[in-house]
Amino acid sequence: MNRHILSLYFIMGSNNTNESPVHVLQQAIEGGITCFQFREKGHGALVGKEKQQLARELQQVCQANGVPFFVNDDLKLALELEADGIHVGQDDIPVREIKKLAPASMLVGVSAKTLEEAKSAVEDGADYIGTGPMFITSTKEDADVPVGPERIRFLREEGMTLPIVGIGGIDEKNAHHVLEAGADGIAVISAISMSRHPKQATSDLKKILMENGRNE
Ligand SMILES: Cc1ncc(COP(=O)(O)OP(=O)(O)O)c(N)n1
Ligand SMILES: Cc1ncsc1CCOP(=O)(O)O
Ligand SMILES: [Mg+2]
Repeated sequence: MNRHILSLYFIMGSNNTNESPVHVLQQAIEGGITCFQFREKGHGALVGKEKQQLARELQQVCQANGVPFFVNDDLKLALELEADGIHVGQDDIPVREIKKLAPASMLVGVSAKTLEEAKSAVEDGADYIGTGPMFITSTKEDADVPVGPERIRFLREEGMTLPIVGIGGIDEKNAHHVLEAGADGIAVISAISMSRHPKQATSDLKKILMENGRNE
């Protein structure tokens, strides 16, 4: 996997925006996101056919623009849609199980905040890790206490070479700390999805990536 696809990683579900998710995703793509994760969970989240339908619509927008489409948590949905990737956490379906059931081409990301979890991710064949929360976030209902960009610096110092995406409370003001600590990319929800101008918000983040040498 080319780690540059992770540099501006946008995540969204229907309850992360007051606008049409399709419109927000289109704007984010115009602004320059490099990949997208469909994360339909939390208060008021769609389920069943409605969830699947929205996933399909968002996937089509991604496909039309050459943006990799990831599914959060839901392996069944990822397989049905032949998604480009799936992201799971420590309490979700294990990476090893996914590797048995999914096509080899499906990228697998896993949340890892300790060195042990990161090493397991490598052993299990994960393509990247998501580390966070970097900062305080109100988007994830069950978010842990922030670990800060220092955690990414620590993982790098300990020799972790797997691509790392920082997540949680990242915005245009603090994104540079995450990149300076050694992240390949930043994963954001509200900084784009709740912005009044999602395209501009994305361009602003893109500029910070460029300033920090993540310009491919
Ligand atoms: C890129 C990325 N990193 C981390 C997460 C968080 O996953 P998880 O810990 O399973 O929490 P939920 O998102 O499922 O609530 C993520 N989704 N994406
Ligand atoms: C899914 C997730 N995992 C850790 S923090 C978080 C929420 C990120 O949302 P935001 O970018 O709005 O803080
Ligand atoms: Mg999860």
